[in-house]
Amino acid sequence: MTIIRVALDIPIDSLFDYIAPDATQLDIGSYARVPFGKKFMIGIILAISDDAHVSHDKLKQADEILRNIPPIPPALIELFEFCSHYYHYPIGRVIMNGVPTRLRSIKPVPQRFITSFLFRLTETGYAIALSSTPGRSKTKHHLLTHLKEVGTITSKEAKQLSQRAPKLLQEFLAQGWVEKILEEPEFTPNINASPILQLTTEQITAINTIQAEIGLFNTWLLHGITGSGKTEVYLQITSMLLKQKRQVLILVPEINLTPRLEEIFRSRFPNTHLISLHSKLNPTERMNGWLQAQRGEASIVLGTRLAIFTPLPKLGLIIVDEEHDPSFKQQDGLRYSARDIAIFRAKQANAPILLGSATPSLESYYNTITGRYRRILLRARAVKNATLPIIHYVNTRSVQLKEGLSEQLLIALERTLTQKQQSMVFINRRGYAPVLLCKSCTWLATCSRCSSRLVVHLTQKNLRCHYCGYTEQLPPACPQCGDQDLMPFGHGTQRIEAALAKLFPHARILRVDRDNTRGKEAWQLILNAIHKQQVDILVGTQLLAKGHDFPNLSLVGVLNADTSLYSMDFRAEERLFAQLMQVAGRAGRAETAGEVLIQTEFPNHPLYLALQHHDYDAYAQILLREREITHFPPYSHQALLNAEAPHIAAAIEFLSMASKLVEPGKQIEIFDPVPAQMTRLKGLERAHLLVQSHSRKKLQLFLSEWYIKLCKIPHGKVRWALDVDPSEF
Ligand SMILES: Nc1ncnc2c1ncn2[C@@H]1O[C@H](COP(=O)(O)OP(=O)(O)OP(=O)(O)O)[C@@H](O)[C@H]1O
Ligand SMILES: [Zn+2]
Repeated sequence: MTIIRVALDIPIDSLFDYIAPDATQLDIGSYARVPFGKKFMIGIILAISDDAHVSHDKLKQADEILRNIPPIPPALIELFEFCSHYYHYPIGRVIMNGVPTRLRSIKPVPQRFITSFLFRLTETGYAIALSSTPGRSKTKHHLLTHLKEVGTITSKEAKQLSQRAPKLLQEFLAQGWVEKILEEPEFTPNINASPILQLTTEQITAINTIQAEIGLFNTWLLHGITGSGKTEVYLQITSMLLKQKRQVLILVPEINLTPRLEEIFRSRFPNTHLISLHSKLNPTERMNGWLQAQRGEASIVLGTRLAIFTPLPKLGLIIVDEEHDPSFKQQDGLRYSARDIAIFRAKQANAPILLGSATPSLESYYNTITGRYRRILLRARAVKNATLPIIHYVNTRSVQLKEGLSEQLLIALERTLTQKQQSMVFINRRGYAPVLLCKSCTWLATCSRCSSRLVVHLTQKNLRCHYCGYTEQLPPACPQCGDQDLMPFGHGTQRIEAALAKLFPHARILRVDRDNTRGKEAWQLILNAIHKQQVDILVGTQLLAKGHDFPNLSLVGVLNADTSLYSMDFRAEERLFAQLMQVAGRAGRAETAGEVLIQTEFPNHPLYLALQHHDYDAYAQILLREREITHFPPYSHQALLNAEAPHIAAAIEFLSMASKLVEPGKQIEIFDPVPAQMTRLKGLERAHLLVQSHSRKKLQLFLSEWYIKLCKIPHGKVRWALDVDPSEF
């Protein structure tokens, strides 16, 4: 009896057996529709066997193997299996996290999506005289003329020709005038499109270094200061691989960074098929992108973290831009790091991988010290005469602030306005004010479902929880004592925007945060406005700090930066440093010199001192020493067991029980369970347990054994999840 072993989107780490008499080894990787419980599901066949792992009377028959959909290639299956082992997550869930929803749906996929066919005129077709098509059939005449001129036509082109054309094509097909052929991947990239710019010597060195080993797996850390022209290096290396007819995968941390990069790559490689994959595509678009990549039609795939799972049979290069960005790590479900998986993938394809950043993650930086990665430095800005901005601090302990803004910053803003340059005020907090406070009884507006305060949004006159989305009307009076004197406390982007509008009535001010950038269109409009100099002052959150190139921006003001210095997370300082270096790096990217004013209570903190000297290495060394002493990554490897329950006690109890399941062995350190920093979230209380080891291998061995036991213990109302290489606590 032939059995197919199928991975399904079920939280059980095993395959499911079905009878499939016609299955062969060729079906591995294929999609199969199988009964599960009372419904049908789509799964992926991972093995064919003669014998089932369950008793024969329980076996069901597979409904259908969907051979019309191209099977998942072996390399991708291997990648999924690696993820399942490494992150200790059920294989079916791993696969279904990567495969587009449309392909996972039991609704059949119309053939026209799966294969792109061309209709080619046959010899019989050529022989048909145009005059023989009756005069009244204009479309027929038209279609035949077109075919005689060009030779082929796609259904899409036919549709553009006339609504009736696709139907006519079917008639032509029946008559043998045309034949259906598989569309050949279009591989005529205009790879000679050269830069208008003259490369800097550093860029040339970087390109030559990588080129010397272009056909080999290597992890290159392209460590180039902000504005050093890393994009140009990406373009040049990409062009080399395109010439070799290989596919290039480019990962960016934020969907907002895709349009601009897409534009740059499209204009450099105008005839190259480029697809952009991110979470805002509709299911059909995403499926199309996936299939085009799998067929090798798409030569450049640009996307956010989920694009790492795209099938790329001719993969020749991976670029991870802003590699330090925490967004590459998924925080729920399969908690993978797209950057780390990208390295596995590059190795698998024996292709180079470029990790680019002005502020590499400490892990990557450390890997260049140990020699696992190779660092290439770009120390100067690319634009001639452009320099890094001058950074000043305003000690907020010794000056009066006006609506959160210091006199120095206001003067600098005024000056920049007069010079007709752009400014940016960075405050990493959206909304109007982070706290609503009753002055008489000290009542604070808090979220009932999360351990968080409700943020005042004055434009919509409501209070919102930024963690769970809970929203309520602004109360007219204090719900506790009835006093009407409720005061918004602290500053958010909306409040700063309002204050600046009052102070600079003639300035054109644009706020940029998550509240007004939903949708790709919104971003495009904002970016256009900035580039066309229709904005004088930008007020924004970290959304603005990442990777954007605004040539006319010469002043950056930073408010409320210190908050991260109090954080419990051992990565908080690393993140703050990177973030400030990135924000500062938006200033003075072209000829006009840039200036950065940071308002802080601790201007002498080592972080701020290193920042002032733009000295990434110095600060990275300080952080590394701390990590070494405290045995934190990169000097150890970690996993976090997260538990959540209606009450914290249950979560802690579960974790205590879990910690005793396996004898940890000498090289594994298990910490006590502790409540998470954000203890309540969306109505559940959360705790976690940290496990670490200096040996990744030892940690993995422990986790494998532990995971099997964890799956077996009764957990009642507790929900748990394992997070390998956690990035947030
Ligand atoms: N060789 C060059 N000559 C002149 N200008 C250049 C050159 N290379 C790049 N540039 C320009 O320098 C600016 C900065 O380049 P790019 O955006 O690639 O920087 P980056 O290294 O990615 O910086 P960041 O990390 O801040 O995003 C761009 O406007 C780009 O057009
Ligand atoms: Zn909440």
